[in-house]
Formats: sequence, structure tokens, C-alpha cells
Amino acid sequence: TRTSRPQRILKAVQTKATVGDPQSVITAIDHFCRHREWAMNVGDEKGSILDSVVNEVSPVTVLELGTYCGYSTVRIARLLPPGACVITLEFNPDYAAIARQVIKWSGLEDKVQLVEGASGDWIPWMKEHFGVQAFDLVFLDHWKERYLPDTKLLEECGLIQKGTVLLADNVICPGTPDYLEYVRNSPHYNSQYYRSHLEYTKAEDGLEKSVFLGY
Ligand SMILES: Nc1ncnc2c1ncn2[C@@H]1O[C@H](/C=C/CNC(=O)c2cc([N+](=O)[O-])cc(O)c2O)[C@@H](O)[C@H]1O
Ligand SMILES: [Mg+2]
Repeated sequence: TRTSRPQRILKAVQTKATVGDPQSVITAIDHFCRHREWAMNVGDEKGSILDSVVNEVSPVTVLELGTYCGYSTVRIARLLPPGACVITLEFNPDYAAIARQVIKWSGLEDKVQLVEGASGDWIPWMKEHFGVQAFDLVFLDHWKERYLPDTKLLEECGLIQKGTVLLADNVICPGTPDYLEYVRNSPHYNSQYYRSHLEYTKAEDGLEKSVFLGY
């Protein structure tokens, strides 16, 4: 049977990228997705904005919702200092298996905790299971209609505290209208839009950065 797109992305990494070199993994995926097959990675343009927010926040604990092939996991983890880590949730076992290999190829497995399962099931266990007090940065890039319910769940579980930064992909395309309305109108968030383009295309898209101000 035909290989899957994530399998072809992994193959591009294994043939074009250097083991232990995260930047070469990122470059290999971007090249494949720009010149061979589009895929829903945050990509190079929005990825640079993600990089700048990670550098600005210099987080110790990061939560990523929606690992897919691990492209943004590698982008985030490569910027983390020793002792910092990213917990990334992925409920599709096939995608999780590919992502594990991409993360391993980049040599960043010590900074990544990939959890196979649904965000709604795992968020309530974050404190108990991973000893997380609160997240310094949350990158939302999973099903778009899950952004708002998962943000509310994170708040209820005390995993978002004063200063926590939420960074959401695709707020224009495919769009997350209910989430945008919430973070932009809530007195508890200071929100700003970083205009960009949908990965590997000329269509408009962007990232929304929302800082929790406390209760
Ligand atoms: N509740 C949950 N818990 C854990 N993992 C979950 C989850 N919901 C979805 N996932 C996983 O997150 C990824 C989904 C991303 C949806 N992005 C998208 O649909 C998307 C679409 C376009 N686009 O159409 O142009 C562009 C983009 O940048 C996009 O991120 C998949 O790997 C999926 O298995
Ligand atoms: Mg996305």
C-alpha cells in the first residue's frame, strides 16, 4: 500500500537531514513541503515568529497541542536551555510514531515528552503525572475547534498562571473564531496578532499571542 504523507516526510528527513542537527531537520521538512507535498507544519515563515516568541519567553515548561510530524516540536525544543522541556500531545498513533523518529533524528529527545492521547484526557493529569505547576508557553496547533475548550480546561486545571503565554497557529486559516473572540475580549488576556502566511503558500494566516494577566 502507498506510504502516508507523514511517512514520506520522515523519509525526507532521513535522506536529507543530518542526525543531531535540528536545523537540518527543519530545512529538510520545509524543502519537502514547499517543493514536493504541502503538509500542515507551521512552516518556515510562521516558524520564525514561533522562534522569536520562544526566545522572548525563554520557557522552562512548554505544552504543545498537536504534534503531527514533530516539526514545531523540533523548532521549539532546539531553542530550550538545559533543564527545559516541551510536553507535546498527539492522539493519532501513526503520527506520534513518525514524530518520535523525527525528534530522535534531530537529537532532541531529552527535551521532549511526547504523550500519545487526547488533550482533553491528558490536561487534567498534567500536574499529577508530570509535576507541572503551570506552563510558561502553550503552542496550540491541533483541531481548531479544540483551541477554546482546551484553553478553558487549562485554566480550570490551574495550568495557566500570570505570565503564561498562549501562542495559537491558524487563527485566520483555517481559522479559530471562537478562540480569537475569547482571548481578544477577555480582561484576563493581553492578545496580539502576528500577521503572516499559511505555511508554504501566499494565503493570509497568522499567530495570536495571548499573555495571561492573572485573575
Ligand atoms: N485533541 C487532540 N489531542 C491531541 N492531538 C490532537 C487533538 N486534535 C488533533 N490532534 C492532532 O493534531 C494534529 C491536527 C492538526 C490540525 N491542523 C489543521 O487542521 C491545520 C490545517 C491547515 N490547513 O488546512 O491549511 C493548516 C494548519 O497549519 C493546520 O494546523 C493531528 O496530528 C491530530 O492528530
Ligand atoms: Mg497549524
